[in-house]
Amino acid sequence: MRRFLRSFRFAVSGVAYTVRTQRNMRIHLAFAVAVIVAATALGVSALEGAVLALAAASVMALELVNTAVERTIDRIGPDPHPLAKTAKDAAAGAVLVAAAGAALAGLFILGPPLWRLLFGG
Ligand SMILES: Nc1ncnc2c1ncn2[C@@H]1O[C@H](COP(=O)(O)OP(=O)(O)OP(=O)(O)O)[C@@H](O)[C@H]1O
Repeated sequence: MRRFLRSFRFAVSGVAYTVRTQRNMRIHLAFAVAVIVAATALGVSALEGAVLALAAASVMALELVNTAVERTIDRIGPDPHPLAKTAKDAAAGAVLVAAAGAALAGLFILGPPLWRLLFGG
């Protein structure tokens, strides 16, 4: 149990570091909070809420991995290298793909009830 708590503390510190240092992570977090508020206010189903939660968590999880890749490359060496560029760009691309999927999920799930709320029908 003590080992589990220790690992949990390290993991939380990784999340805290990423929130503190990565502006994009703070943006993802703000979006996640906005989506939770909107989903609750619009009364989406449990399944829709679960899809939104998974989508938001995936984006933030990949931002954590992106930060890990960036820091690892910087630790290996600050000199410009095509492989370093490929690794960093691919990690950033993973975040982009997840964010695009999350935006689509949000649009499909929150779009119709939001439209009805704003424009009736
Ligand atoms: N060692 C390197 N060799 C070649 N290209 C690099 C290298 N480091 C970074 N780059 C290029 O510069 C871009 C920005 O890298 P950088 O490390 O500044 O990312 P960032 O998202 O600004 O991260 P952070 O500011 O959190 O460190 C990378 O996506 C990559 O295209």
